[in-house]
Amino acid sequence: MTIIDGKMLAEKMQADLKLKVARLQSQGIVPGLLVILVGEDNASQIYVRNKARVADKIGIRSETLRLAENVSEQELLNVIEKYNKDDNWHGILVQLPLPNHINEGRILHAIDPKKDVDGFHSYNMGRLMAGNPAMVPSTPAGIVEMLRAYNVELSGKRAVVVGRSNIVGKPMAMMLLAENATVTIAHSKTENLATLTKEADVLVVAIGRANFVTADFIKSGAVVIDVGMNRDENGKLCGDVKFDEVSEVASLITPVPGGVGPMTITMLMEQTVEACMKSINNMTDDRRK
Ligand SMILES: Nc1nc(=O)c2c([nH]1)NC[C@@H]1CN(c3ccc(C(=O)N[C@@H](CCC(=O)O)C(=O)O)cc3)C=[N+]21
Repeated sequence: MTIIDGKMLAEKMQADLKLKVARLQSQGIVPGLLVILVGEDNASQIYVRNKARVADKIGIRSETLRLAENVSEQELLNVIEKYNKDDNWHGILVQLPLPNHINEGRILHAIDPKKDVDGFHSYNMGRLMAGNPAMVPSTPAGIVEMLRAYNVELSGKRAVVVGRSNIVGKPMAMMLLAENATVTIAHSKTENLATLTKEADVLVVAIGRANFVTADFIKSGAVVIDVGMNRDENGKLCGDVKFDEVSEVASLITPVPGGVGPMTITMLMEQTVEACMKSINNMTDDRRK
């Protein structure tokens, strides 16, 4: 069994990105990522701080706009509109979850799809589904990168994705399909879940329940990707997969922490740089017109 080192892979990609950003900077261009955080959610604070730290390391200019928990939907929309128009910001990310009084869909759709580095706008989800992806959700994109880095064969293989969220499960299924895997999406209503997951050559778990997936869910030699980010009864960070026993059966497995998480942040940075480069090309195109 091999542990997939997401942290190391993320650091390698960050070093490559840093070079790319340095080249842009020598032309006087600095990629900018604006993160909007509403309220005081503890986990969100940590994630947002991590994003800012990685952006800094790569040379991406980032700013975290902190809005009060009780900010109105309209105020938030106004803020997004302002940054949509501001060419200095190439990526805009609204940290989820949002407070209940704010309609998440309305907010995500207010972000200019060109600046939607999360890939959550329906336009970008549609592009992914159409097989012509533009901005894509960073968690599944990071997973595809990991599978590629570890030479995991996907074509013709049986992939099972547990979880059907718009931000992980659904886009993950589309990306695996694009790699010619035979994809099944399972979820909380799935009957005989373990029987199904036992058929998976590649199993992606994103259900948000600590240590839910045990060894009896796993086909011998399977590749297991754990998207979970939970706290166990001792407050320790843990995934959706019971690592100790599943790692005995799997051929490749991601740890938590140090697996999917660092790749998620890195892909976000990559898409910010990508958005920046596209915006320059568009400007040059406009001038040519
Ligand atoms: N608009 C939006 N975009 C997101 O991408 C987004 C979001 N909202 N809301 C919350 C989730 C969660 N998420 C994580 C990213 C990195 C780690 C990460 O780096 N985890 C480290 C451990 C971090 C720790 O020690 O707490 C690891 O797995 O090694 C975790 C979680 C992004 N999310």
